[in-house]
Amino acid sequence: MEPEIPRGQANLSSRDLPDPQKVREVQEDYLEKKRPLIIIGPMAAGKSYIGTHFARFYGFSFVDADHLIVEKYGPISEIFEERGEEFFRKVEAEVISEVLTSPHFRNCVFSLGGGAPMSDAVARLLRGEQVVYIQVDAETVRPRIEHNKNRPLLQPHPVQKWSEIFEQRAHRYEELASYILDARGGRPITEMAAELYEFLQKERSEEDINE
Ligand SMILES: Nc1ncnc2c1ncn2[C@@H]1O[C@H](COP(=O)(O)OP(=O)(O)OP(=O)(O)O)[C@@H](O)[C@H]1O
Ligand SMILES: O=C(O)C1=C[C@@H](O)[C@@H](O)[C@H](O)C1
Ligand SMILES: [Mg+2]
Repeated sequence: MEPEIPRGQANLSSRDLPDPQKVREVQEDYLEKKRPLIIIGPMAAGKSYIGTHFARFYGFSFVDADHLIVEKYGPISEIFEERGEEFFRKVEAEVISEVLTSPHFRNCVFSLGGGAPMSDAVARLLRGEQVVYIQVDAETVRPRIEHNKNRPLLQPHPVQKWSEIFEQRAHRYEELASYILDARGGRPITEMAAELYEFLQKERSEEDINE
């Protein structure tokens, strides 16, 4: 399926945006610690939506593994069709490894494809990193996927297939998560971004204590 750039800007007023001083604190921490914030979760959970908005609020760059794959190899649906899922998983793991080991991408919010954490090689790269799992349920994603024809793994019954795949993957998402962000019901982005920010601040103070 083609990675989606989230449509529709969230409707924000200046009151919704974070305090600039706090933004600077979080950025300085990131620049110093040089760790990307990694986002995982099932298809259509809102990884790109939450990741792009969070990155914009706090001044980080946003990197999406699916986008990098498309840039290098062309549309995901064509990769699946012409070269198969195994090939896709191989390039997916390569791209993720490149990002996580490159100094160029250190200060970023990095969203992974829904199936990426299932690879043991990718899971090894994620252990010990700051990983946020975007948790949703079938009812939350239903309107986002029910008429979708482009996601190869969800055909021919998107919601049913989503639920089956989710069941196989939920345990891995939970196991890798340093933070679980409840995104059920399509919560407002400002509320979720603020919650993520709290998590980063808490991580930072715990790391400071342990240093
Ligand atoms: N909390 C939310 N409120 C409103 N719309 C949302 C929310 N979360 C996601 N969406 C919308 O749902 C759709 C899917 O979200 P998004 O593309 O971010 O999911 P994803 O997890 O990145 O999926 P993919 O599997 O394609 O990578 C988008 O159109 C997005 O704008
Ligand atoms: O859940 C999955 O396995 C996938 C999710 C998408 O992000 C893409 O990475 C691809 O369509 C496979
Ligand atoms: Mg996405």
